[in-house]
Amino acid sequence: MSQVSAGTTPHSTQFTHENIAFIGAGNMTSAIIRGMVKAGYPANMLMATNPSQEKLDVLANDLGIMTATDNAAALDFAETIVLAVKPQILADMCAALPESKQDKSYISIAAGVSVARIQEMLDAPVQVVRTMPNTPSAIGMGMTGLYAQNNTSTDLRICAEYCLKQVGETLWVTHEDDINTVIAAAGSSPAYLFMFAEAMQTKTQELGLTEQDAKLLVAQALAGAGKMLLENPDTDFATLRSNVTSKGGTTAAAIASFHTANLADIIADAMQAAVDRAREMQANI
Ligand SMILES: NC(=O)C1=CN([C@@H]2O[C@H](COP(=O)(O)OP(=O)(O)OC[C@H]3O[C@@H](n4cnc5c(N)ncnc54)[C@H](OP(=O)(O)O)[C@@H]3O)[C@@H](O)[C@H]2O)C=CC1
Ligand SMILES: O=C(O)[C@@H]1CCC=N1
Repeated sequence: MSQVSAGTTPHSTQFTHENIAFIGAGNMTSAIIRGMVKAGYPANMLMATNPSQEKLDVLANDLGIMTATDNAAALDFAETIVLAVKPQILADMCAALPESKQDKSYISIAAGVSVARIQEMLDAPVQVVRTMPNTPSAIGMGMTGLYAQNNTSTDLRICAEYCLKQVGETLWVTHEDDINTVIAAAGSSPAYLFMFAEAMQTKTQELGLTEQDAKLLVAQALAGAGKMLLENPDTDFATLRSNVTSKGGTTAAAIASFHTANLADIIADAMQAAVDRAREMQANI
């Protein structure tokens, strides 16, 4: 056991390394485990289970973590289990776990599955921290929302926060429904920006530049703008926009076009659709 600092956390500054097992070795598990190992988490204290061997081999070869195709091995290995399969298969996966599942603590990354529903799936009032990470976690730029019921242990809260802090920023929310807002604002939102990027790339190419040049222009502009948002926390987003917008200039013309198309309403509707879908999943899964 080694003691490490968990950085700034509302709960504690200390986290003691423990065995942690991830069930489901897909994109998000890979991102989180890579971040943890890179930050110094002992690889032999991490396990991933997955039905197909290929993804496990990549993680084992790259990182030296423990792997298994049988989810029961996760329960033998760790007291803390990360639920990282698709929401639609979570119930069947939990049902197939051995009885020791009722004695474990859980960190869920599944969208649209409530703490109460996870407890129902595991057939016991287990401790659960519900989280919502995003894919930029893969490059250490993730944003994760976390929620736990009041009776959740400090140890589990610290563990969940520690794991997710290795791949980016974390934010605790007070109400479980706020996790659905996190989905709309941060979990799903990288896809909105990739869509924006796709549209910009297409138009740049229509205007005559090559695909390679268009991708560079758009990616660097979006990355630079993102970095400015982060590096100017005391500046309103609107001010950053207005700093680009010369009176009567080119940006003003583009912004006016966005206003005419009601871009803000389009974005609000899309975010509401994500929240509505999360709530719908929560009601049906
Ligand atoms: N992608 C994203 O941006 C985000 C996703 N999430 C949540 O993360 C979770 C995982 O998503 P993501 O990583 O993208 O999905 P992936 O499809 O990449 O990963 C899911 C993994 O689960 C494996 N799996 C399937 N059945 C089982 C089983 N019975 N036991 C163990 N593993 C199984 C799959 O294996 P195989 O492919 O071999 O069948 C796959 O590797 C989801 O619940 C999602 O809601 C949360 C935030 C963001
Ligand atoms: O689309 C989804 O359901 C998941 C949750 C957030 C991002 N991807």
